[in-house]
Amino acid sequence: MTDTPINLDELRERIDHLDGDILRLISERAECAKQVAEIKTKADPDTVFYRPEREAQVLRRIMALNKGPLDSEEMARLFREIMSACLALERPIKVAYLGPEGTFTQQAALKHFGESAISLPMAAIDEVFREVEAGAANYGVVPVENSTEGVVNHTLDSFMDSSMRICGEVVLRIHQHLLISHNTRRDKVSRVYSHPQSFAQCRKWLDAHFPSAERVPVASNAEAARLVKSEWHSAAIAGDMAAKLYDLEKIAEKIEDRPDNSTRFLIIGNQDVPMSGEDKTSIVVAMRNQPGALHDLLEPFHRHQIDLTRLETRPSRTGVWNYVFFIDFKGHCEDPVVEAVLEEVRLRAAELKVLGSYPMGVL
Ligand SMILES: O=C(O)C(=O)C[C@]1(C(=O)O)C=C[C@@H](O)C=C1
Repeated sequence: MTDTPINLDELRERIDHLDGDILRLISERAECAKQVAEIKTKADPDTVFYRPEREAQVLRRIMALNKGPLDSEEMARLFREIMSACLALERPIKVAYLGPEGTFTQQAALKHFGESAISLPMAAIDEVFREVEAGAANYGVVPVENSTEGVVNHTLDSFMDSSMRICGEVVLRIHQHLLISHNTRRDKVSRVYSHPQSFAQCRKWLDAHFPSAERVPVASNAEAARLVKSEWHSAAIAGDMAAKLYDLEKIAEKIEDRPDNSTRFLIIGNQDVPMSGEDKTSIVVAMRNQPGALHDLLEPFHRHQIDLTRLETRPSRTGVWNYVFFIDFKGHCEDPVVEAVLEEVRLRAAELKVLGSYPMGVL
């Protein structure tokens, strides 16, 4: 900016002018995306249009270039929506998520793919897997771990039986609120509905503020929000999306016991994602039931200085899979060091499956 405007009219004139520029530039960008789609289709009629590694690079670059006054996350969110619209112009994509509408998983799906993706609620985690496997949705979004409550076992178990690949991750800060409907008597709340995970995340707060209210676990926080709509003595614990969807009032905000409460979600699909520069890999390994098995498994990672970010054990469901470990680590399976480690692990394991290499969550 060269000269400093002095009054409201001048400032608004400048904003109109800038909006015109932004509009022109977004349209030019969208034209480029259309041409990208033509090139992709010419190269391969069965091409995939969504490119997670490229999207992660675009967002990281924007965050690095940003000099304010908007903060980098906010700026990246705006670009997230621009890219989402550009992708929809290339080919609209369908995303199945663990529903119903108004869940944190839907919020994660929108955060990752933007508002232009078509989101389809599913009743259970294995339905999300099936929908993507059957090709009815291009991608799926499922929760995998919460910082307070730990791992989501259904998701890990679904990977054991599935050929789905992990194409991305998204981490969502989870804020829980106590919600009531417009006809709830706030001094007479005797029952609280929520998902068991959400109850666990707000246990201390509930003990302190509603020690004698009945706690009724339901299948999702969105379902909890739906139920309080018609009950004058009930409240629900749920997030912003459910509050908005069912037009509920927040009587207490951010009631989660831990301020850093967050949930990690995985994006599942059928594609192998190239390197983005900052990637993670997820594997599942079966070890034989013998002393030192876990040490043998982890030793190559330690020797090659590969950073493990998560290690979970699940009971095996067949004789071969005595111990089943889910491991996440930093790096991409096309990186030669990671390739060497995986080769060593493969020799020591009864079975090894790479679930996918994918960009580390950006937003
Ligand atoms: O670069 C591409 O492959 C594009 O299709 C363009 C674009 C974008 O808008 O920047 C859109 C969708 C892809 O998922 C990645 C990026």
